[in-house]
Order: sequence, then structure tokens, then C-alpha cells
Amino acid sequence: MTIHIGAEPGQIAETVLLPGDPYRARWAAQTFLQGAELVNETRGMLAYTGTWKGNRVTIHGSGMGMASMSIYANELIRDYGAKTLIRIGSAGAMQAHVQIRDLVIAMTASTLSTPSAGILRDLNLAPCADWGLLHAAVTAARARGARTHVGSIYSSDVFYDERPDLNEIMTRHGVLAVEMEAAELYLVAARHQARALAVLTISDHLLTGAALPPSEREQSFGDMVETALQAAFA
Ligand SMILES: O=P(O)(O)O[C@H]1O[C@H](CO)[C@@H](O)[C@H]1O
Ligand SMILES: O=c1cc[nH]c(=O)[nH]1
Repeated sequence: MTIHIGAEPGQIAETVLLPGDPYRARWAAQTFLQGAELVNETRGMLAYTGTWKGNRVTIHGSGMGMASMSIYANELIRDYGAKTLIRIGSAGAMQAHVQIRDLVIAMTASTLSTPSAGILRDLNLAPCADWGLLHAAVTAARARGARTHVGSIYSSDVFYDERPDLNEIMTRHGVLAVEMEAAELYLVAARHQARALAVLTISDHLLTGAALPPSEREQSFGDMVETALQAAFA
């Protein structure tokens, strides 16, 4: 047990999928895992451990934002021995060719700052996905026939952004999408020799205002979850 995770030692698998939304953790565990058991509900942050094709997996909510992700990533790696952490999240598209429902697999994540900034000080360390996971996820996503983009994303500290100038600069520099956790996940994982990746589903479009209808969310998120599971055990 840690301050934020109520699981007993051994109840967390070495492979952890991390959706921001704890209810997505419950849905993904019930849909994709065999024998899923609730292993955490501290602060309502649901986590389930079960198996996928015989491999042990935990699906654990991370909450929204890098401060929350930092807490869970630190405790999962340092206290429970997690070795592979894959974020499964929604994101807003920042490029015209990236469409609603598309998958974005993040090689790297730009930020204004992260909770790790106090440790890194003046070092502008580029948060970077694990290459093996990235390669396996791209292979799996393309084999499924999912429209998939691979490149850089932006991890924002705010959802209600008031810097249209910044978005325009990022669009010009090829940033594919915005979300709120991947950069800190990559940095914490790197610091503790764990593997990390973010596989994202485009839920809305910053340039067009289009958004995924709630009724279609599960099927779209399904491609993301299965891609993450295939990558973890490739
Ligand atoms: O769908 P999730 O995984 O929560 O991810 C995105 O959605 C939340 C904002 O609505 C932020 O957490 C952002 O990163
Ligand atoms: O952080 C996020 C997530 C989804 N869509 C956005 O516009 N931002």
C-alpha cells in the first residue's frame, strides 16, 4: 500500500495501462482482461488486474494532468515494480490531416513545464517513448487497419487554453495532438529505467471543432487499448 494506491504488494502487474479516466480503466478491464479484479479505489482512482492472452496486466486510472500522472507513475514503478507503462488517452488534433478517431502514437511530448522541471532545472530533456514499445505499437495499429500517426505531441498543463499563438506555433512545427500527461510519464519512466509509451485516440479537433460522438467512444478507444496490449507483449 502507498499513500495513493491501496493495492497489496503483488497485486499490481509489471505491465500497467494508464487511462486518465478511472471509469475507462473499469471499462477496459471488463472488456479486454480475463479475471479482472479491483485492486485500487483510493480516491476513486480505479485499478484492475487481470490477464490478456495469459499475460498479467493492470489497468490503472492516472487522473488528469501531469501532477496526478507523476504521483501514480512514481508509486507504480518505485513501490510496485511496474516496468512497462502505457498511457491510453484521448487527445485533441492539431493537424488538418489528423482526424477524429485516428490513433496518435507519441514519439516525444513537448511542454511548457512538467513536475520534473524542479529536478531537471535548466536541462531541456526531451521526453521520449521507449523505442521497442513504439515500434510494436505502430506495427500492431497498422495491422489492425487503424489510421495511425506517429510523431510529437504536446502535453499541456491546462485544458482551457488561452494561448492560441502557442497552438499555432505547434501546428506549424508538426505537433500532432494535445493531451495532458505523456511528457511526465516519459520522464518518470526514464528516471527509473521503466518503459513508457502513449497511445492516444483523437476525440476532438482544435482546428475544425469536430468531436467524437459519445456513442462512438468505446469502439474508437477499443483500437487504442488493443494496440497498447499488443505492444506491451510483442
Ligand atoms: O482521456 P484522458 O486519458 O483523460 O486524456 C485527456 O483527457 C483529459 C482532459 O479532458 C486529460 O487527462 C487529457 O490528457
Ligand atoms: O487534453 C486534451 C484532451 C483531449 N482534447 C483536447 O483538446 N485536449
